[in-house]
Amino acid sequence: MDDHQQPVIKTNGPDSSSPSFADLQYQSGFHNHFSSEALPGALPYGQSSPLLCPYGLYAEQISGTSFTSPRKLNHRTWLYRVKPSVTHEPFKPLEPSHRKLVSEFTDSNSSTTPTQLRWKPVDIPETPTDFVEGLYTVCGAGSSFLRHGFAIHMYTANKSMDNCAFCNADGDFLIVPQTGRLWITTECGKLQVSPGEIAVLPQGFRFAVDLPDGPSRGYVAEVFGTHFQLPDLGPIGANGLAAPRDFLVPIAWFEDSYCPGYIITQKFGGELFTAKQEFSPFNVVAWHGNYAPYKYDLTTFCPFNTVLFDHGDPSINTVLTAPTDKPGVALLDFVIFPPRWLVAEHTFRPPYYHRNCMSEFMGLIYGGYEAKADGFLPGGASLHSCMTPHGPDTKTYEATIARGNEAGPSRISDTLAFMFESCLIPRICPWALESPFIDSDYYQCWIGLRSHFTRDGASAKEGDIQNGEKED
Ligand SMILES: O=C(O)Cc1cc(O)ccc1O
Ligand SMILES: [Fe+2]
Repeated sequence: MDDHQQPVIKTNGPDSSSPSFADLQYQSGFHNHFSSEALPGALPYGQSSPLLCPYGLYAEQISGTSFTSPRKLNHRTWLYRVKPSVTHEPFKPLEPSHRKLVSEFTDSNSSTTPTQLRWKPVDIPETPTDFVEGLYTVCGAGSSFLRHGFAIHMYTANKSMDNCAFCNADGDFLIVPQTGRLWITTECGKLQVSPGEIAVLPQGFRFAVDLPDGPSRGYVAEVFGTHFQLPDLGPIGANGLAAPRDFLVPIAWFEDSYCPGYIITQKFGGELFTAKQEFSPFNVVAWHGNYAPYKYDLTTFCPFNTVLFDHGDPSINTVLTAPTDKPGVALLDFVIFPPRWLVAEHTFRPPYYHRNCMSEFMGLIYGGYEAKADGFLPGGASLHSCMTPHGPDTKTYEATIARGNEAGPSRISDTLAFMFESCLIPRICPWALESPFIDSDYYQCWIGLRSHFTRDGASAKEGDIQNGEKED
């Protein structure tokens, strides 16, 4: 993690009339101490909280960790804004009838099953639905109130947020768009996030999502009580996997506009509250600090893999990890399965059959997944909870064996799958279990796996697999 002061203050002229997301500039680095100003001299010099700030701005701090967190874990940012965030009417609960968000998983709002679960991609809604309206929780564990847990949400949306912003008081969002770009305006500036990229919106930041391509669908992992970090690299050394410089943070951008009836929707304990104000919350003219939204392009990930034999554990492809207090035990790992070469000799190359004390939620951004010949589709999802057996489907197993030991190097191309993996056991929301998109035949993909056991120890022959016969 870089921990140095950015020597250069990044500037961006205000352009409220035509914010161009396509040619945005960013600051680079992971959890760096960034500085950015949209007007020259807007950032106070030499102190964070002067009696009078440049341009008559208000100074406001956002703390992402306790004041007394150790320095290397301490995250906070100073925002210099036209009006402070507090200038709004009281929060009122939003009608709960249509809400499908959960942040404290109990037996009254979710249930548990060890069964392998899979969902087909959910249709984009026909009625106008923005990012917040289209967000629903699939599963999770723990509690935002107790600052320990996670939630996995998915969204389908077809319209930009209008005269409103969202703020999540419960945890950090890691957003994985699967289709349709997101133009995310945040208090720190703007992010363009395309499918194949991810964005992290840390707890407490206000943001609004525009959909330049119309329909969008994607996945969101939320963590309570901790933040995403880069994984340690151990024996890999100083380079590889996600590089700190490929994490991109916005530069300051503001609008100083009168917006009657502007709504801030705050997620607090999984419930939504709204408050009215008369101005845009994107009124931060300058900011400095190490607590900020960021994005990351998954194609910049440098994968490592087996170069001789056997199948490495998927942790080798960890992009970001939200830790627990136990070393090596993640509250939530974000792992990807990117395009890469497979070269292992005399090795079963697809994922092995396994049971894991961690729980695995998977999604697919594009292409196919190496362990499933059919049924796991872009925009779909699967959940294999703690100790639930899973692995390649019958077709994948048979095709792999039929290819045999002579398989040379092969490139897995045009695919991007990912996994959210947690040490906590997820409870599943009723609407996800009862969804018309659930694949109730999922178990069938393994039912055809036949015994190839031969008492004399002879290995299966290609013909056995292809014609369905077995020699005894
Ligand atoms: O279950 C899965 O498909 C994810 C996964 C991939 C892999 O290569 C090894 C283990 C694992 O859980
Ligand atoms: Fe797995």
